[in-house]
Amino acid sequence: MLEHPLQRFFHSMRAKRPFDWVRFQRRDLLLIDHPLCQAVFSRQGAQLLHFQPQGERPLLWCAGEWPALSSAPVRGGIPVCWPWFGSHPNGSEWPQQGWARQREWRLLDAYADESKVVVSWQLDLEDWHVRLDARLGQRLELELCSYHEEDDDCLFSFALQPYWRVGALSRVVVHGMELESARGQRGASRIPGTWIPRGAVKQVLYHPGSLVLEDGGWNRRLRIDKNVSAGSVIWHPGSRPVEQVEPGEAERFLCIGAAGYRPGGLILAPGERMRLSLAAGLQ
Ligand SMILES: O=P(O)(O)OC[C@H]1O[C@H](O)[C@H](O)[C@@H](O)[C@@H]1O
Repeated sequence: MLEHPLQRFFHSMRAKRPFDWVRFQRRDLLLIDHPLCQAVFSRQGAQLLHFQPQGERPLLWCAGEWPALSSAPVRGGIPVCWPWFGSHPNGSEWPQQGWARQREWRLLDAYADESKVVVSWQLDLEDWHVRLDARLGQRLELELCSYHEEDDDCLFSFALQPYWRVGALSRVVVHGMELESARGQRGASRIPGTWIPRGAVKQVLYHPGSLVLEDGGWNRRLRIDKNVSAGSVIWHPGSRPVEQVEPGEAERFLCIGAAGYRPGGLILAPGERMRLSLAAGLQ
């Protein structure tokens, strides 16, 4: 059995290296096959759906069956939530997590050399603009940059919310949470804080450091970095049924990402650039 549904393209790979396109389940997919990693982006949402460093198991989880409606977001990989994260502050009829996941992005650039693959995507929606720069090798690095050309300040938030593939959620421990619980306290660094996911979780934490996802099932440690001003978004549905997650599949992922977010939204001034970065690699 495949450990990721998109590995199929590399098992039968006749593809041109390092880049090739395929049409799959009504989406355009950019396949990346490089000596350091294999990866798949969807043009819809500029979503990195698969990433596998050479010699390792996949880092990302992705649903196997995608929605028939091609504008509906695929669950898995690293969704880009933009220009709002979660529910829209003013109205529930707006799509959860913003427009970016539904839209077709423009590929600006894709090139590779010995040490990396670089892919850049852009989405322009009237006066709003967002760019995603990805650098892939043994680890992955993503940066989002957004600005708008409205006349006034606007409410804004964005996030990169990865579904990390794990051997078994019941054997996961997350390290680094102590930085949050201990913020502002003396002797904070001595608190041996770890967090064991149990049940549903939905939280944004603010802390300057990295988190480490220790996966006892696959016996590996994933270090997750973000820019200092970002929050760490942590999400799992627990036993609640969720679209595109087959029974038992929720045991195979945990979402830990980066969010430029504050309750009520951030303020983005006209022309101001706001950046969000996320990097991850096995230790
Ligand atoms: O189901 P989705 O729109 O992909 O969102 C998945 C989850 O993402 C976020 O972390 C939100 O805080 C949750 O409320 C949401 O359920």
